[in-house]
Amino acid sequence: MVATHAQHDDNEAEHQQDTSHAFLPSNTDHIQVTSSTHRNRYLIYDVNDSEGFNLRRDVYMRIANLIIQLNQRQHYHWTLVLPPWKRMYHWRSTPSPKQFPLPWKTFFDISSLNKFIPVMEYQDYINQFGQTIDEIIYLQPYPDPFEGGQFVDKVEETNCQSNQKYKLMNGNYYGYFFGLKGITARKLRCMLAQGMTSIIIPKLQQSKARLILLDRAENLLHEAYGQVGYWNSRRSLVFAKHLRDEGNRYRQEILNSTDEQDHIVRHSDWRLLNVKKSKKRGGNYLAVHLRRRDFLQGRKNDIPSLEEAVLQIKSAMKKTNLSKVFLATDAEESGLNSIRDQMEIMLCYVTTTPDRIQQFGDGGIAIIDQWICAHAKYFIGSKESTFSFRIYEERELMGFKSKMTYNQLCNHHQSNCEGPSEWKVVY
Ligand SMILES: C[C@@H]1O[C@H](OP(=O)(O)OP(=O)(O)OC[C@H]2O[C@@H](n3cnc4c(=O)[nH]c(N)nc43)[C@H](O)[C@@H]2O)[C@@H](O)[C@H](O)[C@@H]1O
Repeated sequence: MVATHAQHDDNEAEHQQDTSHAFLPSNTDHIQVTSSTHRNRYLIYDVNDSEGFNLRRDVYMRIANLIIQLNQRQHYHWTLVLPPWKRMYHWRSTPSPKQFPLPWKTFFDISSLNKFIPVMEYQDYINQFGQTIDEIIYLQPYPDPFEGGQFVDKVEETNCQSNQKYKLMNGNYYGYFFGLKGITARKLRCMLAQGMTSIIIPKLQQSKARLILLDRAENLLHEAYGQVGYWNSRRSLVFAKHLRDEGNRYRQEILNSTDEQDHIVRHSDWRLLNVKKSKKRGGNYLAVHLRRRDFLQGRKNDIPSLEEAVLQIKSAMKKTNLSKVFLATDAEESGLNSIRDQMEIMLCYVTTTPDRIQQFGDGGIAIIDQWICAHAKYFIGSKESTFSFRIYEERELMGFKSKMTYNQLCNHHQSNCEGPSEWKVVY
């Protein structure tokens, strides 16, 4: 079922008329709910602090499909409240912390999200219903996920770990709620959980809370990885127009790449786009995502030295006959300069337009980098980087031939340097 914007608006209108049932604080657990009662419920989620932007996009997809499953059960109408973006560890240059937290419209097209599930920004929820979260469900991993030699999907109520982030004071829970001031929660339940998103459905349905915060949601896995729901949620994650426009401006002005020339097919509604693969697609440049920074420590056996990277890029240029290279990287300036010295034509988005950091922020620049990489004739990613994974997906959706997409830089320790596995879109 695809929930449309119009359906969502209708439900909101209905909700506003039906105020007698709307507010159910969590201390009214005794209220009996029958299957014929129609009420609007709201879910927001949070993720382990250290997770980066592109893993968070994957968690969004899991929770979006959870909303689909909840709404299929028809007891309630669930809306996903979009968790504001806090300042990420990787976003180093964004000048003012005052900008945070950021709404989802900073990065994504809200009307496209709404074509998959009903969503709303958290600020809009607060404006309508106030700042209180009725209930937090905090997920904790099982100490031994393979107890008895097998990984089994399961969930159970448990005591909250002492280091868990919410503290009870004067009857309310305080903690870090997306960096927003003045938010408190009425109730906290901790659960051991492992498995697919559906394990949490009974717990959500049992609760009478209007807004539930599902924290450490990354503990829940995709219900049907790689299947149609997975891809529909992925397709609905359309970047915000101002970022797409900026990426297109750069493509046109600097790389002489336009949709028309590059055989890129677009549709304003992602549900209507289903293109065949074609070798004609892509701008006349080779794009590389070269991941550095924390990968230099955490994944040093997966990434090449700068010298190795240059050799691999040059070899790909020769193979593809492409002479222009677009490099997306989080490398330090010194590393970038050393690569630039060894390449004839190498272009980077940020270094050519430093004032843009001010305009789009680190998160926006990262998306513009991804967008430009996604439109190149040939792409090479970094092994195990979710930043690269999202570019592979974007290209898959645009109909690039697999061999022009699924390539990755290698470390000389790796005995084989094959590309990542291919993901086929399911419509
Ligand atoms: C090992 C794990 O790797 C995960 O990273 P990984 O999957 O690459 O990908 P992300 O989770 O997105 O985190 C990397 C972040 O670094 C920045 N970044 C990386 N590459 C580029 C680039 O080419 N251009 C620009 N503009 N920005 C870049 C960007 O903010 C991006 O969201 C981390 O999130 C986890 O914390 C952990 O370290």
